[in-house]
Amino acid sequence: MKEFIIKANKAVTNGEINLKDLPGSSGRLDLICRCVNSAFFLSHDLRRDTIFYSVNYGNPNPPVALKFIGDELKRLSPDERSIAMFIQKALSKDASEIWKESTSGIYYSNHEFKEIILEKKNSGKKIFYLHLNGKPLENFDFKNESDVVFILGDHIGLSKEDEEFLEEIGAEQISLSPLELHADHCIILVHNVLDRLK
Ligand SMILES: C[S@@+](CC[C@H](N)C(=O)[O-])C[C@H]1O[C@@H](n2cnc3c(N)ncnc32)[C@H](O)[C@@H]1O
Repeated sequence: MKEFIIKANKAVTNGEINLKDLPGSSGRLDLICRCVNSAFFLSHDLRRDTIFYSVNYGNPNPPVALKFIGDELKRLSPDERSIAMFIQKALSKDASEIWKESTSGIYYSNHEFKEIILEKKNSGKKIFYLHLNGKPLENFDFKNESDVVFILGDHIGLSKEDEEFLEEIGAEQISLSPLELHADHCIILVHNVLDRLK
């Protein structure tokens, strides 16, 4: 299983989303929609072995965590607007401690970013933090890793406190390129490396 967890610092946390203004009033929800696209969509198929989380910290009710489970997704199309409409449905409901399903394969809760990561760590999963200045990807061998979790920042990136937390729990930093990339492109690059091991 491959999991991606992104902290969406400004992404909206209720259903009042202007679908014509995902980058502006929705707090860069466009970026999250593109990450969902990169996490799951193949040509005429979906990646069933992938889970994607966006933990939204924008107004008015942060945090709201969204979980997309590849094996359960139905009716989702690859375009940003369609993905945003499914996100809007999930964000229109009241998030609580318990993960609830909004539409097939899309869940919501009020779990914190760090809480979700810690839960993965405690269940024995290997955590990697994608960072421009990490160790080059070529230094890692994923052949024997069946359950991997990749942490990403959004356009703002992670705070110092988040980075210290990741260091404390032993997350290794991986650099995918000497250039700073968009988060959705990072997801594609990670998938490509893991696809080649199959
Ligand atoms: C647009 S970048 C973030 C830029 C932000 N200003 C910062 O300083 O973190 C979005 C995310 O993509 C990932 N990323 C970008 N370039 C990367 C690279 N070359 N290697 C690994 N991860 C990268 C990081 O997780 C980053 O937080």
